[in-house]
Amino acid sequence: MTFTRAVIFETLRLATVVNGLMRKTTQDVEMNGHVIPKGWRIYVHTREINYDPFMYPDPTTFNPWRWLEKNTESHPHFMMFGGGGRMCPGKEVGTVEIATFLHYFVTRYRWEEEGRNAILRFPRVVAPNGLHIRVQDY
Ligand code: HEM
Repeated sequence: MTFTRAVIFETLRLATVVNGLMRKTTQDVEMNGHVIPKGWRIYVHTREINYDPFMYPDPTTFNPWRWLEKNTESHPHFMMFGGGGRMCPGKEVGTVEIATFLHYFVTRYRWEEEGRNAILRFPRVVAPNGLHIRVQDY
């Protein structure tokens, strides 16, 4: 499960399933010499964090092993599920659901791409016309 978990997080990072988070300041906030006034809406663009080469070296490479090397998941820049008091309460159940699907999909089926599927990589990874695959069981 440890490696499957790393695959899920790396996919969430690279595909940028969650593009960003919304917050609103409840008081003036000083940050790096700038003041964000009370009542301002803030968009935390998590895609930029996910692709930051200082946090994720060689950021456009799919590398699940990066999650095993150091405890990246517990770092404050890990925002795939948000952060703070409003962090996603479904993080663990969602991860287990995906892991269960992946386990059965990989161990019981094989698949191949049907035709040429268009894949967009910006602002997030998406197949605008769907991803067509032919699935067969072993
Ligand atoms: C891979 C799967 C999932 C991802 C990537 C995800 C991601 C997120 C993110 C980014 C937020 C916003 C957190 C913030 O503002 O700091 C959120 C909120 C939330 N998520 Fe998820 N989520 C996932 C699965 C689930 C599941 C399975 C459930 C329920 C069973 C769930 C329930 C919620 C709820 C109720 C909130 C609102 C929390 C609040 O505002 O206090 N999520 N999720």
